[in-house]
Amino acid sequence: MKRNDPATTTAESATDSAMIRLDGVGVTYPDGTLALHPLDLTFRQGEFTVLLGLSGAGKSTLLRTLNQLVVPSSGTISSDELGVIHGSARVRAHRRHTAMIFQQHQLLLRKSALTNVLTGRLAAHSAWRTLLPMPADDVTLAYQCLQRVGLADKTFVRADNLSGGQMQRVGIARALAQQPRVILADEPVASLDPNTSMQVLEQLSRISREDGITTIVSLHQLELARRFAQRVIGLAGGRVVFDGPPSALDSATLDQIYNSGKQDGHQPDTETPSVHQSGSGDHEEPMRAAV
Ligand SMILES: Nc1ncnc2c1ncn2[C@@H]1O[C@H](COP(=O)(O)OP(=O)(O)OP(=O)(O)O)[C@@H](O)[C@H]1O
Repeated sequence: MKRNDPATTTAESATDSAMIRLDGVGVTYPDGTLALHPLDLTFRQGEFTVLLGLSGAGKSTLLRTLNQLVVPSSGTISSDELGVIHGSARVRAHRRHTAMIFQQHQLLLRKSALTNVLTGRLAAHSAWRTLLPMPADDVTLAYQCLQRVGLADKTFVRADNLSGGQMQRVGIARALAQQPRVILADEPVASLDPNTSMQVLEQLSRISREDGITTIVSLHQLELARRFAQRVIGLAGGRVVFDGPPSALDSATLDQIYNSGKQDGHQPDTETPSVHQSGSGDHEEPMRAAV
């Protein structure tokens, strides 16, 4: 996998090696909500996976559990690099190479695109080092990441002067600056119009493919899942009800995903992206699930 050269263009396909494995991972929140029934899942290197499901199906919980922002109530998460991820040192190491892209991009609005992308480098340095100006290598890397998402000309433009799609592309560049092995994207196009959604996902899937980054994206738009996913995981009521290629998404499986776990009447969006407000927020503090 090419992690150190953001300008690389060599295509790599998913391999059989397990990048992340969940064994019996379940999540019950402290208020007693059972968000994920114990599940076993393997994510292979370079695979582009889309999570589908109704609102409340458990997509965000699964993404946050993969990054241990939500600590599972049961089971273990392991990576090929670290083995079972437990203890603060391994969790930190795991998060260093696991980038997140948020629905509301979480940019520093008064800062330039470049400064925002540079924040993706912070975890690579010790706390005292971050008090000093960022090293020239990091600035070069951040600029290359902006180039890769087609925003070199916006390098010094403040984030609040960018369009929604451009902001999300800065979010992708920031994730890339982290030189991630894994990207987790929680409804990254929920606030964007259909054309912009398509462009943002095209960029994300192209870059993930070029760099062999394992990418897991939650979406509410079935058509976008069909177009970009190599693998779709359908969740309903906190259970995996489908796991396969998008070509296998027939009406029976869609019925399982969108009807078997029906909780609040939300329907899949097959035409235009829904402006969907997640109830889970984008806080980055770990949430300990009930044990
Ligand atoms: N911090 C929390 N505390 C308690 N319950 C929660 C918490 N976060 C999520 N839940 C509940 O867990 C279940 C799964 O929620 P989750 O946000 O993972 O679903 P989702 O599929 O991502 O939904 P959406 O598409 O609306 O973002 C829901 O019943 C939700 O209300």
